[in-house]
Amino acid sequence: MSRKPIFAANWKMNKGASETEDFVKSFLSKTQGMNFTSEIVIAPPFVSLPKLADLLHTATAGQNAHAIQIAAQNCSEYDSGAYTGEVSVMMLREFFVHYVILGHSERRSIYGETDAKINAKIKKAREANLKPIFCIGETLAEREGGKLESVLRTQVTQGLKDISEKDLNEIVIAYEPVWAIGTGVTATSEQAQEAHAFVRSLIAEIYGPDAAAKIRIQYGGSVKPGNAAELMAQPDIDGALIGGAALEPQSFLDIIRNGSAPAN
Ligand SMILES: O=C(CO)COP(=O)(O)O
Repeated sequence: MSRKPIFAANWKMNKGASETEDFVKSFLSKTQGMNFTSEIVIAPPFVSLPKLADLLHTATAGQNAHAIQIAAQNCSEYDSGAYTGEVSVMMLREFFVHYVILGHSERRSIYGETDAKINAKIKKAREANLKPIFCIGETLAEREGGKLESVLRTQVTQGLKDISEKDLNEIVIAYEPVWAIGTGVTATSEQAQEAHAFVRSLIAEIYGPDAAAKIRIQYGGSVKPGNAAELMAQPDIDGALIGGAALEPQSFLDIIRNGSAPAN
């Protein structure tokens, strides 16, 4: 089963509209004439989505521009109404948003998002035909306490509760060990592969072997141009969710190139 790798830039709370424009112009000029064998996604802050949509999805955008998909970093679990500060899935759709990052460890730990809330957001995203990038991962204390598998099992089973196999096929899982995020400490390729294989086995348990073979599982946590190739060579790693190293066009591009099969 061949799975198309997916490389997504999670800019977090970085880059307003003008910095977004600078990045995209530079990225597109560097990639002119290139054929990508992987899917490329950029997740800017909400306020930069209109600019990104203009740059990538207007009639005048170049060929490579259309190859880049847009993601949001969050969405509301509600449709509309009195939810101050929230953004709905239908609002995201207006800006050609295809993916939405849900369950990121920063949302879980800083904003108190529970597995139940993440599950509700995944369902709402699917109602609007958005593709969730569903993040899971353990803390260092959990790993050292021998709880890696139980934490991942809870996050996967609760996060995907009552999600149909049809919807699962539109979901990407991102395994991001919390201790590797923004720390410069990457999971070794063996540690990452082991966790990815376990997550895939969980999907097989719940949905069966076909769904497990199809689902893409990205790795996230201090991915850099220098470690992308080794991580992506692992059989169960299908791309990366990249924070710091995706803030520079050259570094994001180097990760994609080093981590992708050559185009023929
Ligand atoms: O959280 C991440 C992506 O969602 C990873 O961030 P870093 O690549 O900066 O470690």
